[in-house]
This record gives sequence, C-alpha cells and structure tokens, in this order.
Amino acid sequence: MRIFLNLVCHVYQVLKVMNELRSFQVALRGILAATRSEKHMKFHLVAAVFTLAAALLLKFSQIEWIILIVVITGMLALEMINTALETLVDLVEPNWNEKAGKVKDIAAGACLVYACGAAVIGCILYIPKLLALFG
Ligand SMILES: Nc1ncnc2c1ncn2[C@@H]1O[C@H](COP(=O)(O)OP(=O)(O)OP(=O)(O)O)[C@@H](O)[C@H]1O
Repeated sequence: MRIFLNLVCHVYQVLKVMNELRSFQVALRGILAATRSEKHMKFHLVAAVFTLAAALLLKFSQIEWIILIVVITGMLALEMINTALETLVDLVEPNWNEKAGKVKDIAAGACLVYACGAAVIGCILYIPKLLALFG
C-alpha cells in the first residue's frame, strides 16, 4: 500500500513538472509571437541589448543593475500587454469603432508613459558615468 502511495505521489510530481514546462513553453511562444509581429518589440529588444552592454562596460553597481533590469523587463512586458490588447481588439472588433480605438490609444499611451519614465531613469543612470568617463 505504501509503495503504491509513493508511486502515485511520484506520478503526480512528474505530471506537475510537465504541466509547468508546458506553461513555460506557451509563455515563450507568446514572447516569440510578439517579437515577430511587433516592430516596437524588436526596437525594445535591440535597445535592451545595447543598454545592458553599456551597463557592463560602465561597471554598474548592484543597485544600478537592479533598477536597469526592472525598467527593461517592465518595458518589454508592457509592450507585450499592449500587443495582446491590440490583437484582442482586432479580433473582437475588426471594423472601425470608437471604443475599440480608445482601448488601443490608452494601451499605447501607457507604453509611452513608461517609455518616458525609462528614458529619464536611463539619463540619471548613464549620464554621470559617461561624463566621468569622457569629461
Ligand atoms: N477598430 C478600430 N476602431 C477605431 N480605431 C482604431 C481601430 N483600430 C485601430 N484604430 C486606431 O488606429 C490606431 C493605430 O492602431 P493599430 O492597430 O494600427 O496599432 P499601432 O499603434 O499601429 O500598433 P503597432 O504599430 O504596434 O501595430 C489606434 O491607436 C486607434 O486610434
């Protein structure tokens, strides 16, 4: 009986891991789909690579790395939510509709607000280091 219960427990654990792997695979598929279809997403990914490389060269401190990673991942995640909303709106309302347009405008506005904040944080992080390097 004990062996049987252990076996059931193991099978349950394996199924749980498989389910989590499937969720991970679905999420990766979403990231790839957004990157393939969205020019803004491609731009943010290229910008992320450059800013991370610059941070490495400028020897960012631990707290500066944390701030940079939170800003970069936040921007990418927000851009994907925007893409998901645009796709949903196009699915639900393929024709012109004032409210559909409003949803897209607000989502785009949210991305712009975050991008402005990210640009300001970028200036605060990079300008003093660049001035110290070249100034
Ligand atoms: N079904 C619609 N009804 C009314 N207005 C719409 C509709 N679809 C799009 N729009 C308007 O056109 C704008 C651009 O929409 P679109 O779907 O082309 O997104 P986008 O900003 O070009 O995004 P991306 O370049 O990331 O694909 C929207 O912000 C909205 O103002």
